[in-house]
Amino acid sequence: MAEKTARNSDGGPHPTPERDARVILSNEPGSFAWGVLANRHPALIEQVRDAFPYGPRQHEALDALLEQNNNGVIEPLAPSESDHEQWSVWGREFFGRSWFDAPFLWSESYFYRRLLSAVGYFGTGPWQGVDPFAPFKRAELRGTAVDEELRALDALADVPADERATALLHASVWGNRADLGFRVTEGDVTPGAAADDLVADDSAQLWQLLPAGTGVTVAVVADNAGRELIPDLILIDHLLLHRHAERIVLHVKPYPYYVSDATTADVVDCLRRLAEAPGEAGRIGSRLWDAMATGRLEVRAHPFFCAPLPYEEMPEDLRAEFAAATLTILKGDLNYRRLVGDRMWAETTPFADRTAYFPGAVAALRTLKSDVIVGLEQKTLEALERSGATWRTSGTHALIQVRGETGRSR
Ligand SMILES: O=P(O)(O)OC[C@H]1O[C@](O)(CO)[C@@H](O)[C@@H]1O
Repeated sequence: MAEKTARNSDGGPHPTPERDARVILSNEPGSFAWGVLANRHPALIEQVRDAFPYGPRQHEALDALLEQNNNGVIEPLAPSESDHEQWSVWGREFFGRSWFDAPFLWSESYFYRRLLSAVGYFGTGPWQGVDPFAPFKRAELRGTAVDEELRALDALADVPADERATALLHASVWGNRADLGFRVTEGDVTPGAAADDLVADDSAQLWQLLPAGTGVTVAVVADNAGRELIPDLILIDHLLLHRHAERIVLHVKPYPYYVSDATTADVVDCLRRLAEAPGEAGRIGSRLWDAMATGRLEVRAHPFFCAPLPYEEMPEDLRAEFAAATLTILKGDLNYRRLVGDRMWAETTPFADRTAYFPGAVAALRTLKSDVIVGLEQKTLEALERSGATWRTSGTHALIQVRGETGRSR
């Protein structure tokens, strides 16, 4: 069924004003969030089931999760799970309710946590640590599309540094379209689109925050592995090579999440893919490999990256990490939802206001794949609405939004 933009509870076409922006739930049939739970989650369970020779225990657990997602209520984790206590706190208000009645951000996050339990990822048996999404990630990384994208770097090697910087920034933004969770129901989408499809573009401000030769630290909060992480790593190499940053901390997920989200194992696979490639891609790969060895590039996997919470509720240690960076770059749709809050904000709500709590300067690089959006100019919003396109959720549009240390007026 076609997914449409979620509407206000009164059925009106526009989101509510900021003062009472409602939390996105999944209980409105036909809404985008409803479609994710009703269509995407069941399809994903079947894809995972078919991708491994699981035994009866996993099949039964997947059946139970499917039934609960579709018709049942949210149940707590088994007391034997090591994070049972943590999720009891996070889920206190939601256990016993339909998955569709919990906040969309919470129920999606918990779905992935439960899927990992179902396949024995956290157990003590032979399936411990086996990433249920690995076959999909691996197939994408080995695909010919990646070969072509890597070959295209040869043509970029000799262009002036500022043009190269823009091209690499855009590749990182549009790389976010290559998201395997999104493809479960949306089909294949090829990254790479026109600058016209950027609904907001603060890239000039991003580069102003990172002048060459300043020796600063940048935090990059990764999103998907494979065709998104490769351009992210290439951008990271550019930042290090041209000394827009002296050190980069790449934050990844501590365990498999939202299908293709990057873990440390995915970083290793992508670095290897780059390092083994011919030409410029191979040179980038070996520079990054060296940067890992010297600590100029460091990977972290904080547990909060798999929490069902907005960044406004981040723990102190992560807050201190971001505060110490000159700029934190957040990749992707889910990070955006967590950054600004998963609510139906008025679209012209200033990005600087929604991110004022964030410790230090922050940039969001995202293709639009869910209803949340802030920071649009009124005229941009009107043009998008006039176009009749499903611009909020189809991944055809993207944004680069930046808030400097002191915030901005827009
Ligand atoms: O990989 P990304 O860009 O974070 O996108 C994940 C998005 O996919 C969805 O799970 C469904 O589109 C969204 O809910 C989520 O925001």
